[in-house]
Amino acid sequence: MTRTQASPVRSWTASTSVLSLRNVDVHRGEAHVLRDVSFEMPPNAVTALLGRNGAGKTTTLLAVVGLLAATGRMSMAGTDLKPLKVDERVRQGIGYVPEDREVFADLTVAENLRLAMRGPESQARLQQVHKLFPILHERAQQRAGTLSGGQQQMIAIARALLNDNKILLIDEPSKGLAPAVVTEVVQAIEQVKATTTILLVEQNLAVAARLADHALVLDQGRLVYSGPMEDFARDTEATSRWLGVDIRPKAVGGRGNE
Ligand SMILES: Nc1ncnc2c1ncn2[C@@H]1O[C@H](COP(=O)(O)OP(=O)(O)OP(=O)(O)O)[C@@H](O)[C@H]1O
Repeated sequence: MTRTQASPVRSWTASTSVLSLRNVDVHRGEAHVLRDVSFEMPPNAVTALLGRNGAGKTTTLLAVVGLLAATGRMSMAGTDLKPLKVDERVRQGIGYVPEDREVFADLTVAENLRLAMRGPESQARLQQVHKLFPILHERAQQRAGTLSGGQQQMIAIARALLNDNKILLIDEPSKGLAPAVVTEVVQAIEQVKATTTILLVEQNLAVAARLADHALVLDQGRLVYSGPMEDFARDTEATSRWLGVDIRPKAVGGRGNE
């Protein structure tokens, strides 16, 4: 297939989408970074946000969280996000796992998690998080800075899971990790995706192909593809043109993408 034109996503409608962006523009200083970006994200699925360095992926997440000003329309599960400040958006159910993980290195694992707990339901969720990531229970009293990069990534994801989020925004979870650790993180996100709607920024096409159901591709701030992840990953012309990737994605952690 060669479906590199941004196409409206036809398999769901705005009324069923968890996150909806319509004609969104973002400027950062002098730079016009996002240009007329529109997409819908269906519930209970992983949508990968792909593109070359500087395409505007992180900017999209920051605009959704409210850390960058945007024009256009943005709503989550029918709620208009535009008038809401960052803390109000978080309370509405946006969980954000930033690229640099922002784990407090000098605090223990347990303290890192405790800081993220917002309501009474977080305590019950902590037990679920410990089931999902047993290592965080085993290492609860260890300083977070002494954990591996993958385990620190698990803390970052776990913090977002401690609250009742409608959507998780995860920025480049595999970045800077050794292949074996990437597999560990991918397996963790695979468990999370069973119950959560995720917008995943990912440079590693193999990781995106394994985790995502849908793909959104940005090129210089414009959406150039919107459709099934599987179709995009198979389209060598599209992956070469929009990502600079010339080969079919290799399997991650023993599962093929053929
Ligand atoms: N603080 C900033 N001030 C001004 N422009 C910025 C700032 N941060 C990023 N930009 C610009 O915004 C554009 C998009 O950056 P963004 O970080 O969203 O890209 P990205 O697709 O996430 O890239 P990467 O994969 O490299 O993280 C880039 O051209 C970048 O130079």
